[in-house]
Amino acid sequence: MGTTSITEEKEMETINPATKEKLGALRIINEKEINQKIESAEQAQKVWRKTSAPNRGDVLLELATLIEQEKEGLTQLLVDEAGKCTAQAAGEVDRTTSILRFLAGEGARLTGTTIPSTDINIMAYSVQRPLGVVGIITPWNVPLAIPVWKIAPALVAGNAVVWKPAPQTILIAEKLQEIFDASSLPEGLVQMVIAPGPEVGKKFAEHETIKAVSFTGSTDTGRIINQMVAPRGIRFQAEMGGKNPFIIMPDANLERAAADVIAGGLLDGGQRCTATSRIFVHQSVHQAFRKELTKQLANVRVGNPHDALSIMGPVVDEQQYRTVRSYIQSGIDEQLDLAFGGLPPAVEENKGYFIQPTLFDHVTQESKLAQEEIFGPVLVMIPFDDFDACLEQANDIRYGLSSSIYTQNIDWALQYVEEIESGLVHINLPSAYSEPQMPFGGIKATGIGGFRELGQHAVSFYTEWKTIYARK
Ligand SMILES: NC(=O)C1=CN([C@@H]2O[C@H](COP(=O)(O)OP(=O)(O)OC[C@H]3O[C@@H](n4cnc5c(N)ncnc54)[C@H](OP(=O)(O)O)[C@@H]3O)[C@@H](O)[C@H]2O)C=CC1
Ligand SMILES: O=C(O)CCC(=O)C(=O)O
Repeated sequence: MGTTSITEEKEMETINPATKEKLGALRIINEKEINQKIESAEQAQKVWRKTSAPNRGDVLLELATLIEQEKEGLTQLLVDEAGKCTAQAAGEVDRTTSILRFLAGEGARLTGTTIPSTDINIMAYSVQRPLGVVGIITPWNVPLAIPVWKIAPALVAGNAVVWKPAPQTILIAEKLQEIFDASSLPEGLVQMVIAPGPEVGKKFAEHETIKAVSFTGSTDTGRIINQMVAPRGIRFQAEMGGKNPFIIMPDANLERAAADVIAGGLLDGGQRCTATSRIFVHQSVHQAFRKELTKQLANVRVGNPHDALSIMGPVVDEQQYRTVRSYIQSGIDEQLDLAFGGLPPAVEENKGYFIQPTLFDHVTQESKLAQEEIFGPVLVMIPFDDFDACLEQANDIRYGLSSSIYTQNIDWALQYVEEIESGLVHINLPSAYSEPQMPFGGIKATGIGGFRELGQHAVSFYTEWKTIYARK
């Protein structure tokens, strides 16, 4: 990604991270144009809010069908622009349509309450109403499903959306915007903004028409936006970093646990906030598990994401490539026990941003690799003796998004459910596992705002309550 000037105008470029070739470019819009988009969205919302909520849900169903019809093209773009392997890219398209189909039903379920008044002549009830125009800021790692899981609940609740996608995946965003434009949504209801994040953040913070902002990305950026929007007191929701623990108890099925460390930790090259990154393994099975995991890691083929045999493609761009390599270098400098992978020479000029999976063993809690979100295919393993101490260590982290335990013992499983500090909790499942009908989100430095995404709860962020008292 980069900006270049063409005559007077500036462009945002996007590349294929597997080849470093330029894929395309979109014009960066100026402040006046951002204002126009916000104002057009406001006009479109006046029409949309008068469409009944179940009918708004029908349009989400239409969007699901349109996305399904474009599945091949969208899959191709997710491979080319985000570096996802074909199966994972196709999975993201399917997941996106499932999210739309689930959230479509929320139109018919946009319930209020009717509560008996103390006065027999008074009827008291409450309804959920849209906020107006909302700002949405999304990352590059799940560039189709995340925008949709924010935009769909906003729309079904009756709002308009001004959406700022990540610069690394603007062609996917453009394709999604084309699908919104081709649907029966009122013209201008969803407005994509191609402009630098800080400028859009400032605009969302200052423009009176923007009534709420939803963000997914890094914790640092989420906190900056939170500060920016605070003076106007508007609603803000952020889903941010993770450093997710994966606990292996003495009775765990080690083969399955190793496969799920790979499924959860290396999916999309570990570029997921839900990625497994800290493996706590009981001393009694440590050696056996290390053997099993390194055996399975050797079968993880990293390469051309179009190749059906590849399990991991490149990381998304040069910045991410440098960041992940610098973490691996830091593990080597700390003289950690390198159990798999490592740091091969940097790729040649014309090759893509590929990084082999890397596993460091016997990592201590103080290590930078055990504390910071790497957002790449780097796993750390921490052997433990005592389960209580392990849970304490697992919680001794600023983040709280996801976690997993592998055990058949109900007491251990329930103790973990009770004590683990994370918004998503898995027993014998990968940390990245989630379903659209269940709430999604984290605690501690992972989440701001207390609202959850996905599930029925997703709509709450985009509505406000109106309480009505009517005398007969
Ligand atoms: N937990 C998660 O889901 C994600 C975590 N990350 C983490 O963040 C690191 C850096 O990645 P990066 O892409 O820079 O992540 P950011 O969090 O900085 O960016 C995410 C989105 O926010 C936008 N943005 C950035 N600054 C502002 C701002 N001040 N106001 C409004 N919007 C803003 C970005 O646009 P623009 O780039 O144009 O500024 C992008 O669309 C990664 O290495 C990873 O650790 C990244 C993506 C997702
Ligand atoms: O795709 C998901 O389920 C989680 C989203 C995610 O990984 C992220 O926001 O980084």
